[in-house]
Amino acid sequence: MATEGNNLSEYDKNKVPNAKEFRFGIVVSEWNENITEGLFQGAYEALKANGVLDQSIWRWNVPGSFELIYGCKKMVETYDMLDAVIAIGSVIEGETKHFDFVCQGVSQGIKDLNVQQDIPVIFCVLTDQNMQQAIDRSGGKHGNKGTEAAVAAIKMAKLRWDARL
Ligand SMILES: Nc1c(NC[C@H](O)[C@H](O)[C@H](O)CO)[nH]c(=O)[nH]c1=O
Ligand SMILES: CC(=O)[C@@H](O)COP(=O)(O)O
Repeated sequence: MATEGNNLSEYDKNKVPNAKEFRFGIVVSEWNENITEGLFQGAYEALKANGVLDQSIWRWNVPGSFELIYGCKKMVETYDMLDAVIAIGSVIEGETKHFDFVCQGVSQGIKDLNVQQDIPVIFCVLTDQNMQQAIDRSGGKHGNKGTEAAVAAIKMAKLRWDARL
């Protein structure tokens, strides 16, 4: 299993540019908020640890992961100075196929935003079979995917900045 044996919170700080000049949006789903709040904390702390200022981070909440698509689209349209956006959600499998449709819809929708808009949108959506898997990946034994997403956001913001000329 990809995460097994790795820790989502571990990264080489020497390979992460200082992000003091960058501005980030974070859109957080309220479904499974015990998980998404942990992901948010991981992302927020990693952004700060790499130089991002408090006043350079904007947060919006949406009801569920499916609404991350519209929430991220609208945030990019509203704040034209953002360098990257992080979409945070936790989808946990239930009894029906709804899990499959939500996961597929959100992943495709976030992918579409990366194609249609010019701001990187980072996919920080856990898609777990049960709550324990989600706990393990939002600050538990496998680390915090929010940390991983923040590092990705910084690196993509730098890539976009370097490619601007
Ligand atoms: N079951 C989960 C959902 N379901 C709700 C959808 O995301 C969406 O809000 C609804 O279908 C209305 O459009 N959302 C999650 O984020 N996580 C789940 O486990
Ligand atoms: C991902 C979902 O929407 C899922 O948690 C809903 O649960 P169920 O499939 O039992 O209705």
